[in-house]
Amino acid sequence: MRAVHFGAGNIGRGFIGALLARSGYEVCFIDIDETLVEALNERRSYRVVRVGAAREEMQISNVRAINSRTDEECAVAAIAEADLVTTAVGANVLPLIAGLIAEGLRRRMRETDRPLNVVACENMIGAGSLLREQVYRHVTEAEKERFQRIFGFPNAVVDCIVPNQDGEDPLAVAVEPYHEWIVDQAGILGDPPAVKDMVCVKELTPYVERKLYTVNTGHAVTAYLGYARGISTIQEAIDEPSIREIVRKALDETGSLLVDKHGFDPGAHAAYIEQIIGRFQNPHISDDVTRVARSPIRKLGPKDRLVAPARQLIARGKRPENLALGIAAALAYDFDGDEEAVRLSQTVKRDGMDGALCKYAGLSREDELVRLVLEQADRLAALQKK
Ligand SMILES: NC(=O)c1ccc[n+]([C@@H]2O[C@H](COP(=O)([O-])OP(=O)(O)OC[C@H]3O[C@@H](n4cnc5c(N)ncnc54)[C@H](O)[C@@H]3O)[C@@H](O)[C@H]2O)c1
Ligand SMILES: O=P(O)(O)OC[C@@H](O)[C@@H](O)[C@H](O)[C@H](O)CO
Repeated sequence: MRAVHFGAGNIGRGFIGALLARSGYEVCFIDIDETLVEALNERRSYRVVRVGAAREEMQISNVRAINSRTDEECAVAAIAEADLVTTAVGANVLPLIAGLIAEGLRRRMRETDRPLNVVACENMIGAGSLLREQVYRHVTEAEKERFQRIFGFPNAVVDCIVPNQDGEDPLAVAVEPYHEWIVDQAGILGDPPAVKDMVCVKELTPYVERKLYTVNTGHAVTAYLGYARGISTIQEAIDEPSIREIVRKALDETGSLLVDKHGFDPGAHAAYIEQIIGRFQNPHISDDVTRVARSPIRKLGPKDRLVAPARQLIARGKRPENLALGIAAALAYDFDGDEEAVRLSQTVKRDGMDGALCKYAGLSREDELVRLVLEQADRLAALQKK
């Protein structure tokens, strides 16, 4: 079995590629980072270490890589011959790889009608649907009809914290032991992919929202408040009692939405929240605040981890003050090594927090959420001074 995986980065090598290889696939990574591509082709294997209460080391073998910038033809051929295609490149990058995927699928279609699934594993609701839409921009109407019959783009949710790696080995990855990969059964064409630990479900929305509005909301609030306090890692930030209290309250807010909307058991959900806070505290991992805070414009988007749950809570008559504080902290995120943070802080300086929310979060100045965020600015300033 052959798998093509776009993105040989943290989660690509540390979780998805590792799981595919351990399930018996030959894994071909497609990336644009020449250092990673060269090292993968030279060694054909790399080390993944699960670090938690126990330590588990795995050697991942039967891997290779293609640089799609310099060797597009090879990338197209690899997609055409694959039994499964997956991605973890960042939601913003999906439109940039769609043309190449379309070309590979077109080539494959000339040889066979056997179904193939392309699973986008990005942190966003509906990443599979977005990728399908982007791929379809590169095909004709006649091709589209066949594409629809042969190629599945199921939505999926992936959860495993993989920090930036700072060891000498460019391929070795340290990951947390917790992992989850859930795929929407309805979007799969043909047989479900045979991947160890991958679960297919009939109704994905509760799982995606539970993960995005708990793990990623909590992570984002921790990162933006940590940055506001001059803290550099998630572990240090969550160990700060005032930050932990706000994160817990923000997760109680999203938790009330999730329980109400999807019928999760309140006790089980409270335990899920505690488990996640424990994952942020993992003392064996050092996760940079700037990794988790990255791309603040994406994270402030109307369908993303902060604004989407806050708006839904307001529509249900609630006042999500702690989420609003997290949003205020995101608006204050001005790390100069992050292109989106630079653009965001220029907008905030020019148009105010409310102007930035109108521009990036799809809100209007009269929105209750905008009022709530502006109200939290004093609380943020007090935290920054501590
Ligand atoms: N790291 C995590 O904890 C984690 C967990 C779950 C989901 N995710 C999601 O997975 C995705 C990747 O995250 P990451 O942390 O691994 O990021 P990363 O930056 O470590 O990896 C992304 C990789 O994609 C490559 N890439 C960028 N543009 C490309 C292109 N045009 N073609 C091919 N490759 C390209 C980069 O060179 C890099 O190697 C994101 O959507 C993220 O939200 C991450
Ligand atoms: O990848 P992002 O930028 O959407 O979010 C940053 C982190 O919250 C994220 O990568 C988590 O580590 C991951 O989603 C855990 O499963």
